[in-house]
Amino acid sequence: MRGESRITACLEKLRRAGKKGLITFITAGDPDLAGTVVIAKHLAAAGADIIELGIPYSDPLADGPVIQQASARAIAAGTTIDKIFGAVGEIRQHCSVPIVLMGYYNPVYKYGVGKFAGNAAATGVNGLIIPDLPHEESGPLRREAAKAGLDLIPLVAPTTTEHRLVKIASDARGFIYCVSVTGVTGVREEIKTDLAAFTSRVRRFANLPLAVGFGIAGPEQAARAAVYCDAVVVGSALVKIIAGSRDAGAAGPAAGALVRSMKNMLDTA
Ligand SMILES: O=P(O)(O)OC[C@@H](O)[C@@H](O)c1c[nH]c2ccccc12
Repeated sequence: MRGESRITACLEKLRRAGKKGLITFITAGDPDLAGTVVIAKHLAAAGADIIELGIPYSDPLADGPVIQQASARAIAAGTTIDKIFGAVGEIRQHCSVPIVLMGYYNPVYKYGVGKFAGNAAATGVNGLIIPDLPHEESGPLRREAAKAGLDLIPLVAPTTTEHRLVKIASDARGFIYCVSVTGVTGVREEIKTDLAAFTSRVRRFANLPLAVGFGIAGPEQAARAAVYCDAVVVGSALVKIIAGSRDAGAAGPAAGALVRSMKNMLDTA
């Protein structure tokens, strides 16, 4: 038996307090890894409940242009998996916020699934999101993640069939990431999916917290989505702020301000 994970403890604490969580995504290594450490500290200080760090990849098929470009900048800055683990270790020295790595399977597979899970856990990572790893093929990574004490967090979409939901939910750890749209990451005017129907369908099969992400960029959208779930995810809106900032020293406070405004709205909605 493994103990309660840092992610589970965090979401359980929020639930008991009657609060909704805010999960903040940035691409690791954009503008560079020293910058990622600085920005992550600002996100945590501003109230982010979980920090999701993206491992940059050349073919990020679930990502829209904003995160694609962030990936390209991070790769050009020389970001590697081992250097990301180093940055996670530095963030860990300053804050206890749960950290989730989001990465495509190819780099993880090349690195070595067991070594990846072991090193990730050793540096302070708490969970993994691998968007292009179908549940049917997730066994090897799931076993290594469990051994290392990492939560392998699955994605489900409005189009996920009940047959697959049953299996995905029974193997899920930490939380279930409900993708609000059948599309890629990115800021959207409006989420047209019926989130009430989608999340209640997922809840029929899952006894875990649900996070909703894709297209949530500000306080109002966050509050609207949070009605149906336990936590919301913001990514592209933060990555845009970073891209538009002079450097990480300027990006940190600006990203922190967005997080604070979203967290305030979630706390008062
Ligand atoms: O960027 P958005 O639309 O705010 O969505 C969150 C998202 O950035 C983050 O969770 C994420 C970035 N890349 C991903 C790939 C797959 C799943 C999730 C992600």
